[in-house]
Amino acid sequence: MVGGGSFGTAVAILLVRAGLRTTLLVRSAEHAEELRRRRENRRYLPGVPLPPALRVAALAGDWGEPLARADLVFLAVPSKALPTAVEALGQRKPPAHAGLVSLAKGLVPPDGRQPTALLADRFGGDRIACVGGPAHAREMVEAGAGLVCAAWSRELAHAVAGVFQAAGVVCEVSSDPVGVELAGVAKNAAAVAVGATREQGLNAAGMAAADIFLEVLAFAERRGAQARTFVGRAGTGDLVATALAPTSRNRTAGELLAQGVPAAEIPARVGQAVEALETVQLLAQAIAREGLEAPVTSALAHLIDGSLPLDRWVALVRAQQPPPARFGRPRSWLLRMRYLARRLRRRRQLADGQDATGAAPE
Ligand SMILES: NC(=O)C1=CN([C@@H]2O[C@H](COP(=O)(O)OP(=O)(O)OC[C@H]3O[C@@H](n4cnc5c(N)ncnc54)[C@H](OP(=O)(O)O)[C@@H]3O)[C@@H](O)[C@H]2O)C=CC1
Ligand SMILES: O=C(CO)COP(=O)(O)O
Repeated sequence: MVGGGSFGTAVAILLVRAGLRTTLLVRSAEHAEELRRRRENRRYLPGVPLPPALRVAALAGDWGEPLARADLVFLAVPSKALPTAVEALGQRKPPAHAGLVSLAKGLVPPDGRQPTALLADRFGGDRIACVGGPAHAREMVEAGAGLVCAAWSRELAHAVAGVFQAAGVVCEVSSDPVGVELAGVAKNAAAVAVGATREQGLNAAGMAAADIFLEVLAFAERRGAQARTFVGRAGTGDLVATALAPTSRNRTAGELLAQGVPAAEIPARVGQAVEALETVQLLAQAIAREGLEAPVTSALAHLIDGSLPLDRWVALVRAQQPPPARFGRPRSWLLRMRYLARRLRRRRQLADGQDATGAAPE
């Protein structure tokens, strides 16, 4: 497990519970030493004992030996730290059979790539997976979570999900890594929007969250994602869990923005990764490059960078009028055949003097 924050520590505990020999790699030698001595990650997951079998090492030190024997490598660092972590991993050459699993819910600077795309380019797509879904670290180790593991390889997706299931945590298997990752990105953006808007009105907060989801979904579909993923646990499930959580870093960041705290000061106040603060800018730029309209995501980026005042953000959210539905003949072959059959039946009924329900008119 690369990354000794709240989520890396929590997932490492689950891996031990699943019976895997696990090493938690934290950034500094001092942090590694402290975790070994206290058997608790006081900074990121206080009060949760580290299982005796969990080994701890420093990323700055020698981890060639545990890596050489690894079947799975999990990455639990914030997205902006992924290029450094991936570089360190690449230099140490993970075994060719090892699966690499990203746990991040953000986009990678400078161009907003998805973490799985970064990993796939470096190590090959067949060995890459990602995990999403509602999974607050503490609740996950104490009571469970709704994980979703996605990969291009069926075997890898099942293998990773099987590990979590063996640890007693449900984990859905998905073939849509692009969708799972972007649903996590959408929910973090929506959580910031909800936090920034809730004091101004809950209807507006709901409108902002829904519009961001639709804008990111349109972008995700361009990249091949499935809409179902956004409706499931990785999307709306995680959004509800995050928007309601008193501990959510992203929603808290939105609340602080609404109080006038500049984005640059928020990470220090929150004390942990706030993915959406950087990711929303990258997301808005990536959507624009794709030639898609995303007025609410783009306005959120401006709210975060301080160029859009809160009252104008709320006014913009409240004024959004979604485009009307298209009424027309169904396009798919099967639906079209059904449509024509229905019309034919109706014509015959009318010719026979019956109404559409089959009953003869009075
Ligand atoms: N916490 C949660 O409930 C969940 C989090 N996630 C996702 O997991 C990812 C990690 O978040 P989380 O664990 O919560 O974040 P935290 O802020 O709790 O921890 C971040 C960790 O990453 C380390 N880190 C930062 N930069 C680097 C780097 N360049 N190299 C190595 N390590 C680095 C930090 O080390 P240091 O202490 O030395 O700074 C710290 O251990 C995020 O994408 C988040 O969205 C997903 C689901 C749930
Ligand atoms: O992703 C999470 C729960 O699923 C955690 O959300 P926050 O990063 O907002 O705390």
